This record gives sequence, C-alpha cells and structure tokens, in this order.
Amino acid sequence: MQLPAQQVAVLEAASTDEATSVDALAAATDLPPETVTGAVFELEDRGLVAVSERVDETVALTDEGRDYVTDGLPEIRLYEAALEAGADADPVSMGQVIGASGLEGGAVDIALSNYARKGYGTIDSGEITADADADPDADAEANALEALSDVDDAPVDSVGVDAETLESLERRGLLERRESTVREVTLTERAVTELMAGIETSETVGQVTPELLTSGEWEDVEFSEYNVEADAERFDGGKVHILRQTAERVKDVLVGMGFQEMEGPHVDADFWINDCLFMPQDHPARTHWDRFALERPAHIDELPEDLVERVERAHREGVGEDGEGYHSPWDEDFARALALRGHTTSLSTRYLSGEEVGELEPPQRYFSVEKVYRNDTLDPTHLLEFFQIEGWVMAEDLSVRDLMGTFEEFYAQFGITDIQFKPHYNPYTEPSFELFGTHPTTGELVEIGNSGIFREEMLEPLGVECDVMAWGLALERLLMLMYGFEDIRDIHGTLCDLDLLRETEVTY
Ligand SMILES: N[C@@H](Cc1ccccc1)C(=O)O
Repeated sequence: MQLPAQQVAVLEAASTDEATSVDALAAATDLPPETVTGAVFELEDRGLVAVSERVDETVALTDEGRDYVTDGLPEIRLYEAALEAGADADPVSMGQVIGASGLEGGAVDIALSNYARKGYGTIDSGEITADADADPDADAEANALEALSDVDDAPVDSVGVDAETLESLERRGLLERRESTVREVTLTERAVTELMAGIETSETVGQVTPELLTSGEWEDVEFSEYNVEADAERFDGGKVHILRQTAERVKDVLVGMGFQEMEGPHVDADFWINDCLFMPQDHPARTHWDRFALERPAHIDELPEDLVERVERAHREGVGEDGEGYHSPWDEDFARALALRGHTTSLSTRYLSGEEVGELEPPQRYFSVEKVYRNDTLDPTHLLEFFQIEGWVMAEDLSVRDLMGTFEEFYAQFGITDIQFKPHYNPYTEPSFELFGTHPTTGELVEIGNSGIFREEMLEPLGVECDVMAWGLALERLLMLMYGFEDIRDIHGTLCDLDLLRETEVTY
C-alpha cells in the first residue's frame, strides 16, 4: 500500500488500544494540527483509523487575568498597602493607601469592589481598615490564577480549580470558557495488517508553487485531495450590528405596510416633545431628573406662533364645548427649552402639525426608527439611550381593534405572535395600552411598547380633524424577544457579548 507521508506519520503515531487526540498526534509527528486532521479524515475514508469526536469545555485566562498573575490581584495589592499603612490598627485615609498601592484607573474600582467582599477589611466614608486575619495566600481566586497561568484551553475538569472559583473569575472577566472539538483516533484491524505488510510513502503535493508551474513538474506530481472538513481558522470580520440589521428590517416591514419615514432633530424644544402632546408642564417626566437639558443653546427661536397659542389654550382651558384644561400655569419659555428628545413622539407632533410636510389629508401612515434619550438608571432592561419604533396612522375612523391588529401584523413579521395588551395612562392618548411579549428563555413578560389613540386635546390644536392612533415601541426589547438575551448591555457598550453579536443571524 502507498500513502502520503503525513498519513504514514499519523498511522505510526496512533495506536490500536488507546485513543490519541489530534493534538497529541500533531505533537508526535511534528505536523500542524490542521494537517493531522486532514490526514486523519483520509485515513478514516480508507478504513485505517476510527475517529471519535467530543466537545470539550476548556478554560483559559484572559489578558487581564494574565496581567494579575504578574502584578497580583488589585484587592490584594490594596490590602498589602493598607497593612503597610497600619490599617489593621486604625482606619487610614483611602487616598493615602491607594496612592501607596500604585493602583491606577479602573484597577482602583476593581480593588474597591472586591476588597470588602473578600474579607480584606472595610471601606467607609473615605477610610479603609485591614483585617489582620485575612490571608492573601489563601485567596482562592489568586491561587486559581496561578494554577491557570500556564494552561491554554485546558479542559475544565483538568485544571484543578473548583467550579465556584472558575465562575467568579469568569464573572470578573479574568477567565474565558470556550468549546473545542476534540477528535481522537485509534488504529483499525485493517491498519495493523497493512502496517505489518509494509506501507510505502508516496509524495503528494498540497500546494501549487510558481516553481512547479515554471518547471512543468506539476504535470507529474500527485496532488493531495481537498479536505473541506479540516478545521480552519475562524475569521471575525466586521459586520453590521444586529441592532442596525434589525432596524433596517423593521423599516422594510413598515414600508411594506404602507408607512413613510419621518426624520427630525435629536435635540428639540419641549414644545414639540411635550407641550404639543398635552403633557402638563408640571408632569414628573418634565422635571430635570428625567431629561437631558441643553445648556447652550438653551432655547429654540422658531415656533409657529398660532400653534403656540392654540396649544396654550388647550392646556389652560381644554378643547371643545365642555373641555377642561389643566388650569395650571403654562409658560412659553418653558416650552422653548431644548433637550435631547425622550421619545420620538416629537417627530409625530411635528409631522401632524403640518410643520414638516404641510397639512396632511387622511389616510396617512408615518414611522421612524430613531434614538431617544432618558436619564434612567442603567439596568438589564434600561439604557440612557435606545431606539424607538415610533408610528402613527391617521384615518377617518379608528378603533382599538385597528391598533391591536396593526401590532399583531407587525410583530408576526418577527416571529412574535403572543403580544399582550394592558390598559395604561398617557396624558396624550385615550385609551392607552402597554404592549408585552414573552421572553423566549425566561418566560417572563417583557414590556415592549406603549400606544393609544391621540386625544382631542392634542389633535385639535395641531389642526387634525380625524382619528390618529400611535405608538412607541422599543427596538432593543424586540431584539430581546427575537434573540433571547436577557441584558440590554449584552448588545450595547463595553460589556457586550461579542459572541452573541458575532454569531446572531438576523434572518427575519
Ligand atoms: N411616547 C410614548 C409612546 C407612545 C407614542 C404615541 C402614542 C402613545 C404612546 C413612550 O415613549 O412611551
């Protein structure tokens, strides 16, 4: 029998009674692992080896983890500096200890957030104490880092570190888990017979070179076969973020449903953001706590005077025969104040008023998929800025059924068919509904939007004489339902889940 040199080498390195991994074969034959894998597949085809495959969970330190192997964990450095400063006897000023520790920037925060948790001492109103009984040598995380310092992608259960410590290192971003396919090879009976009969080495060529071509030698050599199953290096090229891809898809769907796109300023006057929506000027959402106000310029110059007058009247006296306004002060200066928009309903008021595209005759459908800004507290479902899918339909006669039907049609395009509605209150819609969807992995209800039918008090000053139904939906929440992540920070910002972003395919 004749075989290419690599295959002969692999046969000689493998055994009949013990499975040998591709990595071990690569080490024994001095061939690159991809070449060994190629040879193994060809030997399998010839019935000379049996190949088994399993997926191993492996661990390796991240760059940050490696840095701490050399420099020490920040909390331990802080502890040592605190001891040095005598903090085991009396509290010492934080600034002094941090200065002495040599910790800088983010490492200071890391030290502070782990210090008390791991029992090194206390931190209180600018002072630090050190617990004399704490023992850095017994620090499970530090010892694990040491143990992992010279392994690379070792199987989890081979590294001798308990699951809890591995988990805390992973949470701190010091350790990474990966999955790798391990292929193991054993010789078959047939291989033993062939080896005993003697195998000759045939030369095959893996790559055409200029020399082979110019010398004409290429005509005589035997080329090795392509192995399309060999493991190849993974390339992570740039790609459009899944949020952007989904936003594009949302636009396509809405255009397909007959909507036109609205555009407008991210910074706008409170007039367009709130007053035109019959939002009372003393509404809690209009306090400085919730909005990002502009300092310079602080006010808009241009507002349509007659509209300002009508909006003011609606706020003070209401509309229609027996209308009721808010009977509270209305201040034009307050309406002129500029802020980052907290919702894109500011675009709707601009368009409905005729300010953007002139007066509109029903039927009309408009949408936008744009960023909004809120001074919220960051948590798994809230960011300070997010994308809103704004929309409205203007027609002679609209009912709640039209509103719900529109949502059902829209969300079905993204595979979401279990939308739930809950009565809600907005100063500008009556009735109002919040929308919910079910999270695909946790099963929890997630709020995905807010909607309603615009009130007379809002529409009359804008000069709209028919019905308008409207909504603001959160694009990020739609993605949560589509792709099953649980924390909005998985797709945004420095803590994002790169694997999720790389591997998620936007298929709808
Ligand atoms: N502006 C509302 C959404 C909404 C728009 C239009 C009508 C009703 C509700 C929000 O941000 O939550």
